[in-house]
Amino acid sequence: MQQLLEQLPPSPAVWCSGLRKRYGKRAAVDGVSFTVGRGEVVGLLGPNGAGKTSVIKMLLGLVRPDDGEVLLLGRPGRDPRARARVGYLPELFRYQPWLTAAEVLALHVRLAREAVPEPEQRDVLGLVGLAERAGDRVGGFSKGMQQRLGLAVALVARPELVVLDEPTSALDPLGRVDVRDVVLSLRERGVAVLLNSHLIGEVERVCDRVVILDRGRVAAAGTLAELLGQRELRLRLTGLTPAAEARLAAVGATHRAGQDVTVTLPADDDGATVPRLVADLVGLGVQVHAVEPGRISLEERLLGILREEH
Ligand SMILES: Nc1ncnc2c1ncn2[C@@H]1O[C@H](COP(=O)(O)OP(=O)(O)OP(=O)(O)O)[C@@H](O)[C@H]1O
Repeated sequence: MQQLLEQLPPSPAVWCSGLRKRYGKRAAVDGVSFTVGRGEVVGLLGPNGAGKTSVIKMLLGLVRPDDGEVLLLGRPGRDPRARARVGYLPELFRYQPWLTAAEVLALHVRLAREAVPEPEQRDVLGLVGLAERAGDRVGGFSKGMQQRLGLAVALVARPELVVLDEPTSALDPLGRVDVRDVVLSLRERGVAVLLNSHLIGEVERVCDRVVILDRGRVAAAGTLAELLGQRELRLRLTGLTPAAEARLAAVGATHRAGQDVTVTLPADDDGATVPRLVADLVGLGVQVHAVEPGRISLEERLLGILREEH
C-alpha cells in the first residue's frame, strides 16, 4: 500500500471544487473550481468585488464556504497539517508594533512548529530587503516595509504553497521587482504560488496560469498561451525579394501592408523562430528596420473577457 501511495503523482498544491459563499442576498462566490499544481504560479485576476479574497479565505479555512470542497497539498483545507505548509500574505494585516522584524519572524516560525534556524530567518529578511531593519520595531515601519515583512512571514516556515493577496499594493517599483524575483525563485524551488494582484503586468510576467474571476464565477482560466492565443510578429522591412517572401511564408501566415509585415508564429515556437528568421532575411539582402512581438497583452484580453461577460 505504502509503495502504491508513493507511486501516485503528488496531489496538487490547491484543489477546490464548487466553492460558494453568500453574504446576505449577495453571492460573493458562486461555484468556483480550479487547481494550482505543485511548483506552479497561478494568478487570480478580476475586478473589485469579483470574489478573489473570499476565494483565498475559503481556501485557507479563514471563511467557511456554504458549499464546495478544498484540498491543500492533498489534505482537507482545514487540516492544521496542511495549513502549516502554507505561507500566507493577507491583503490587510498588522503585526505587533512592539516587536522587532526578527521577533515577528521568530513568532511565526514557532506558530508553524517548523525548526528554522536563526541564520535562515535572517536570510529571509534579507530576501525581502529588510536585513538592516531586523532589530527595528515594526511600529515604526512604513506600509511598504510592513508588506515586505508580511512576505517574509509567508516565506519563513519553508512552505510548499504560498498564497499572496495583493503582495505589492504598497510597494515602490523596486519593491515590485523584488517580489517578482521572489516568486520566480519560489517556482524554481518547486514551491507553488497563488497570486492575487491587480497589477496585470506583474501577473503576466510571473504566472504560468491565470484564473479570471468575475461576479463570483470563473470567467476564464488557462495558461497565458491559451488565453492570449497565437502570437504574431510585426516587422518593418525594405528590399523584400521573392525568396525573402517565401522565407516569411515558411514561418506562418503573413500579411503585408507596404513595409509592414505581420507573421503568425507557430504555436510550438521554442524562441528560436524569430532570431533565425531575422538572420535569414538579412542573409537574403532584406533591410530589417523593426521587429516587435505582436501578442495582445493580458490586460487587453482581460478587458475583452470582462466586456463579453457584462
Ligand atoms: N465579510 C463580508 N461581509 C459582507 N460582504 C462581504 C464580506 N466579504 C466580502 N463581501 C462581499 O463579497 C464580494 C466579493 O468580495 P471580495 O473581497 O472577495 O472581492 P475581491 O475580488 O477580493 O475584491 P478587491 O479586488 O476589491 O479586493 C463583494 O461584493 C463584497 O462586498
